[in-house]
This record gives sequence, C-alpha cells and structure tokens, in this order.
Amino acid sequence: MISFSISLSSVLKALGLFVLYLVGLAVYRLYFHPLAKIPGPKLAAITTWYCAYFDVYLGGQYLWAIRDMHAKYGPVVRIMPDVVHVNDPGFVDKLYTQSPRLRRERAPTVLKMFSKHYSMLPTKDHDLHRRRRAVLSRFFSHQNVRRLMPLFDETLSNLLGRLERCAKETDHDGSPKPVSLNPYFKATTKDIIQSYAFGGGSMCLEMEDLNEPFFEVLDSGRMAPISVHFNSLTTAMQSLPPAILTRLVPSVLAIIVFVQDLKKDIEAIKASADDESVQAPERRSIFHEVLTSDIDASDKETERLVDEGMVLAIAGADTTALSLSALSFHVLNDPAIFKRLRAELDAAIPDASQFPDPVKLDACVYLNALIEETLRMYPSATHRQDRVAPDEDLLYTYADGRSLVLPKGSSIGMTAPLVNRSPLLYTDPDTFNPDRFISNPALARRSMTFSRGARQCIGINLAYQELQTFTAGLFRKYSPYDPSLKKQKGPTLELYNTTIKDIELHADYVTAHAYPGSQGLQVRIREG
Ligand code: HEM
Repeated sequence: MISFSISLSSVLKALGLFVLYLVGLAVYRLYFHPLAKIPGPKLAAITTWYCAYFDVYLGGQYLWAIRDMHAKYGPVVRIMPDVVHVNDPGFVDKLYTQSPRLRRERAPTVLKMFSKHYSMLPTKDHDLHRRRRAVLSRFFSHQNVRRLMPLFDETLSNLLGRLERCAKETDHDGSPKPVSLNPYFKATTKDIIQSYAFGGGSMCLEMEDLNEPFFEVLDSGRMAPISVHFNSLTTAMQSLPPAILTRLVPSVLAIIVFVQDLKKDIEAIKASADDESVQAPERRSIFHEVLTSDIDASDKETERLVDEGMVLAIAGADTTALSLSALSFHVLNDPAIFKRLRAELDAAIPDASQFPDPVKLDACVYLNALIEETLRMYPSATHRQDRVAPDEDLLYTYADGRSLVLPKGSSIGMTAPLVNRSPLLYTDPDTFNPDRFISNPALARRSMTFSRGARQCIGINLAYQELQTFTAGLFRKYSPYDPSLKKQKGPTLELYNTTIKDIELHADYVTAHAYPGSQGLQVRIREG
C-alpha cells in the first residue's frame, strides 16, 4: 500500500515536472525565442502540433490555414515555433537569391521528409549542394534537352497509340469507355525521365497497367507531412528489410524493383567505363555525368547515385503530368481556348502526321502563354519552399516602411500556390487568362512554380519541353467533342464527369492533390 502511494506520488511529480517543462517551453517560444516578434497565431508559435493537425489529421490543409493567417497578420507570419512564412513576391529575390556567395541551406522541415538520403535535393549544406548540382546541370540544359527530340517524338507516338487503344473500348451502350488521362500523362513523363536521365529501362507506356503501382507508392507523397512530424516512425519503416516492408505494404515492391534496376544500371556503367559505345551521347545517362566528373569519390558510390536517380524519377514524373492534366482541362472546357491553340498548331505543324518541331513551338505565342498560365494557376509542387540563411539576418520591409528582422538560422519559406496568385503581381489572379503573359511576357520570370535561386528546379527545361511537345501533339490531333454535330470532323476528346474541382488544388502533399475521391481529368476518346 505504502509502495503504491510512493510510486503514485513519483508519477505525479514526474507529470508535474513535465507540465512545468511544457509551460516553460511555451513561455520561451512566445516571449524569448528569436522569432518571438514575428506575428502569427500563438498556438502555431508554441507547438508544431498546430501544423500537424492541419497537415496530418486534416490532410495537407496547412496551406489554407497559412493563407488565412496572412489575411489576418500580414505578409510575414510565424507558422511553426521555428518557421516563418512570407507571402510577398517582392521578397522572393532576397530569400531565393541568385548570388552563389549568399548561402541558402535546406531547412529541417524539408530534410525531415528524407531519411538517410544523399541526393542533391535534401543536401543541407550550401556548398556541397552546389557541387552536386553543378555535375548534373549541364545534362539538363536547354541545349541538351533539344538534342534528344527523337525520344520526345517516340514517347508522343506511344502516348497517342495508347489513347487510340482506349478509343476502341466501349461501354454497353456503344459509347467509348471513359478513361482518366492522369495515369497516361504520368506514364509519359516517367518514360521521358527514365530514358533521358537513365539511358533506358522499362517503359510505362508499354506496360498494361501503365506502371500504376509505382505511382501509387509515390502518391504516398501523402507520407511527406507524416515524415515531417513523426520522422522517427518513417525512418524506422524505411530501415525495415525489403521482405518485411513488402509484406506490410505490398505496393512498395514496384519501388524496390525500380531501385534494384537502377543499382544494376549503375554497376554496369561502372564496369564498362572504357567501353566507347556506352559513352555515345544518346546512351549517356546522369550516372555517366557523375562518374566522369571530378566530384569526391564518396559521391560516386552506388547508394548515393541510386538516391539521385530516385529523386529525378519522383520529381520529374508526377509534377509535369499534373500540369498536362490542368492544361488539357482548360483546352477541352473552353472552345475559345481550343480555337486559338489549334489555329497556331495547324500553322506550326501543317501535316498532322508529322512530329512537332520544337523551334516552331517556341514561336507559338498562345501555346506558350497557355503553358505559363497553367503553371501559374496550378503549380504542381505545392509545398513550402523553406530555406535557411545561415550567415545573415534577412530584413523584411512592409509597404508602410516598417521593417522586421528575420534572424539568421531561421527557416523561412514561401509557397507557389499563394505567391502565384498574389494581387501585387497579377490582375484578377484567380482568373485563368493566358493573355496576361502575352501582354507582359516578363511575368513568367516572377513565377514560383519551379522555385528560384540556387535550388530552383533542375528539370525546368525538360518540363517546358514536355509541356510544349505533348500539348502540341495531343491538340494537333484531337478536338473537343461537339455534341451538336452528327459526325465529328476528326478525332475528339469529350470531358467526362470532370469539373474545375477535379483540377483545383485541395490538399498540399508536396505535390498538388484534388479533393479526395477525384478521378482527375476523365475523357471519352473517339478516333473519328
Ligand atoms: C511542371 C513540372 C515541375 C515542377 C512544377 C517542379 C517544381 C520544382 C520545385 C518547386 C523545386 C524546388 C523545391 C524546393 O526547393 O523546395 C524543384 C526541384 C527539383 N526538381 Fe522539379 N519540377 C518539375 C519538373 C521536374 C522535372 C521534369 C525534373 C527532372 C529532371 C525535376 C527535378 C527536380 C530536382 C532534381 C529538384 C531538386 C533541385 C535542387 O535541389 O537543386 N523537376 N522542382
């Protein structure tokens, strides 16, 4: 009895101490923390559970809570105890500076999404990141992307071939079965990055299931917020032996096979370093670039190269595919948009059986404005692009001249879905209006869709080329279905059960997600 009361009192004591610690921590964070002067909700300043509630429990919703905080507290808000968010396009150049001398590190919020991972993306250190990135940037240059147009032509042809097959599948009433185009676009962009960066491998457009299990696992990008808040849990999961992991989550097998193939490729390239046929430009992969560079030997280890490959495959597939879906929706939903686009494509590709010429597509003013407006309104990477300036305080100046010091070492971020709709940059920011980029082409340089500065998307040239080529290929061939005609004038796409809600951003899981249960962009395909 006595021992029970003693242990109860020690439990109470421990509990009391813990509560005291929490109160002390809350007081410190509210009044003595370096970010104590930054406006924002008190709960967000006290605990990361506030963010976790929106991002994990409600599912990718903190973005909207942050939007509301800005409406209440102004352009600079404290969104977590250690994190500030800025919503002002005028601050972009300061935070995402172009100057290589001003160090910008990856913030812990992003690093926590990755555990034991050595690609350039989650490289914290500014200088190591620069070295790793420099090895690959040449590979992703505009010039290099243009060299591989035959790959784009072949992939476009595979995509159109798969869509033709869909058109043959009919419902019981004889009308073509509706298909979601998202998996087709993902397969297309993954095939491009697979061939372009890795020099070959299994092609999704040749697989019956379009490699959907691979993308399903990636869609556990939903896991990203969980990793941020419960990092040890996801690290423990990833440390499990593959056999156990696949038992727990069978779809992970698709990723394991992908990683094993990458390892084999890298080992083969290492073994054939002197074989000149493997060094031919069209067979060169990112792994050749890294292995023949003068980067440290430790950076050439197979494990790290696999990580680099994984990030490219993940970052390069879903993002561009989402943009293709959003753009296609607007073209199919608005006859005026289609008419202007088609007139330009007919002139640029007079013979519909020819592949689009990229130089001619560059001159298609409306096509390129359409792409810009899609990227602005529907940025497919929706996360907070947090950075740390380790050496300098950043000064934010309000419109009325007041200023606020954002102390060095803090995590500071901006978010494309918010900045890209800033009324300070765009008139009627919520209206889809490609013409704004025709009347003011310089606007394209203000977009946050691919981020800015030293850690801007390395695949930007590849993404633009994919958007140009596949939009042109698709809409040079297909027109929107016209129900008023007895006989259509050629191949058509008819929107099916798809509204703007299937395209609009509902949740930020690093990439954009529509409302739960949305099937994305669905169409009925008719070949004539
Ligand atoms: C519309 C398509 C795309 C969008 C919207 C997009 C967006 C972004 C954004 C916003 C970042 C910066 C992330 C941050 O700093 O937090 C980024 C980085 C990156 N992207 Fe993309 N991306 C796209 C396509 C691609 C493609 C096709 C590739 C394939 C090569 C790619 C590879 C990467 C890589 C490797 C990084 C990390 C760069 C670094 O850390 O230096 N992305 N992307």
